[in-house]
Amino acid sequence: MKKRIAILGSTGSIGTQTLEVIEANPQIFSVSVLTAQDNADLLIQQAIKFRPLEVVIGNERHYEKVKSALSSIFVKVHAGASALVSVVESDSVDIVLTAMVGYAGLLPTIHAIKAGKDIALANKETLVVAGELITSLAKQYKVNIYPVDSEHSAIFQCLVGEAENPVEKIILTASGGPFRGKDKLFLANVTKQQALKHPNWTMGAKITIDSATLMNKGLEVIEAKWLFDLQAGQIDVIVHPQSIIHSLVQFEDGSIKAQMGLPDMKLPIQYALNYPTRVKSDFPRFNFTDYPSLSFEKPDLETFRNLAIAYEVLEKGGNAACIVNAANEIAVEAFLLDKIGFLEISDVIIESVAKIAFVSDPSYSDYVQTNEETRRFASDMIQVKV
Ligand SMILES: NC(=O)C1=CN([C@@H]2O[C@H](COP(=O)(O)OP(=O)(O)OC[C@H]3O[C@@H](n4cnc5c(N)ncnc54)[C@H](OP(=O)(O)O)[C@@H]3O)[C@@H](O)[C@H]2O)C=CC1
Ligand SMILES: CC(=O)[C@@H](O)[C@H](O)COP(=O)(O)O
Ligand SMILES: [Mn+2]
Repeated sequence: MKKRIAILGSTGSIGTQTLEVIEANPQIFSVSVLTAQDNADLLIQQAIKFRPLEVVIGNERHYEKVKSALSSIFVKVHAGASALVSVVESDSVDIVLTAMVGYAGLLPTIHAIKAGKDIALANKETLVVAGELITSLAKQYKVNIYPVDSEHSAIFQCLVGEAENPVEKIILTASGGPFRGKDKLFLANVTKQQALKHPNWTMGAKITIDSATLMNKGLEVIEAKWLFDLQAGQIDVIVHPQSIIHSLVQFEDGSIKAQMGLPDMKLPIQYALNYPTRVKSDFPRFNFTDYPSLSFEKPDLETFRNLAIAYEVLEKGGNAACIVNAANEIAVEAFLLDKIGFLEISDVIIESVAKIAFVSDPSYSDYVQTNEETRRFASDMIQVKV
């Protein structure tokens, strides 16, 4: 039986690479659902090529265009955020790949879990915002969450066969982003064009800026806590500029296992979709002599404050990481619109954590409220600066 996949965010970097994996393996995978937010043209092309049963265009203004373009093929067309939560519940879906960006991933993921669907999780913000809720729902509904994020896929691959062996710690690798080694004086004047030049990966704009501020690594520390049930003190970060070692696990006997390969998201995507079986691929192979030295450095937490903030809110718990996520989303959007400078991204987050009410044991509606309040607060703060 083929695995029937719903791709939430099929028009993005992860979404399009997922379709490449599916196209290369038609005997293993099929597409049931595709969703996009604004890119109606690409969604239409994808639907004509992959023939899903249902598509969702998030922005309702594009509904008529998508509907009429797909009228001659058998595909149901929906629009709006509410349709995202119903399509994931379909009987024709086995696994939901969450490849949309940001807080918008949370509610569809909750619905997918409650409908008993396994999750291939790229949308790290879901676990950052509500890791406790998501992991307890996954246990309750007996669904698996397979990591897509490259570092977490690496950890997951290192843990295979180690169920009896407690983890001493994990080591997440960070590229260091385009501004590795730079000081605050330099960072004060960097442009979005500079920040969008990731040294090793081609990704969507939001995660690329997060990589440049090290917020991405902070979000990944929180994501790892929930995926692998770890304490903050068991999660280290090491800067590894070549992005060849994707992450490492250290066991109680001191042994360290690493997962390596050229930077290519198709491998973790494919591993998550077909776990536990590896799929033969023609992805370019890593050659050791092309990389005579792999190097490692300590992250600079004073200059790149977002990573330090992530550790702080991980210790704090409750809705603190939800506040950080919302403030970061607003601040990154403002940076991309040239409304604030690079260093002000951290200022907006720090101020938001200080001002938004802390809730120690949040429910889903507390997360919704925290997200809304923080977005308002952060937007107002940015407005005053402009
Ligand atoms: N790219 C990568 O290599 C990696 C990404 N990730 C994570 O995967 C997720 C996706 O990243 P990436 O693919 O780079 O992002 P992109 O910006 O490339 O793609 C985002 C996708 O989400 C859709 N989308 C945007 N806003 C909304 C919304 N409000 N509701 C529903 N869908 C929406 C977009 O639709 P449209 O284009 O039609 O507007 C698009 O399909 C992020 O959480 C990221 O952190 C994790 C590891 C690696
Ligand atoms: C591909 C992937 O998983 C990204 O999250 C990547 O890791 C970003 O790189 P850095 O955050 O390490 O710069
Ligand atoms: Mn990653």
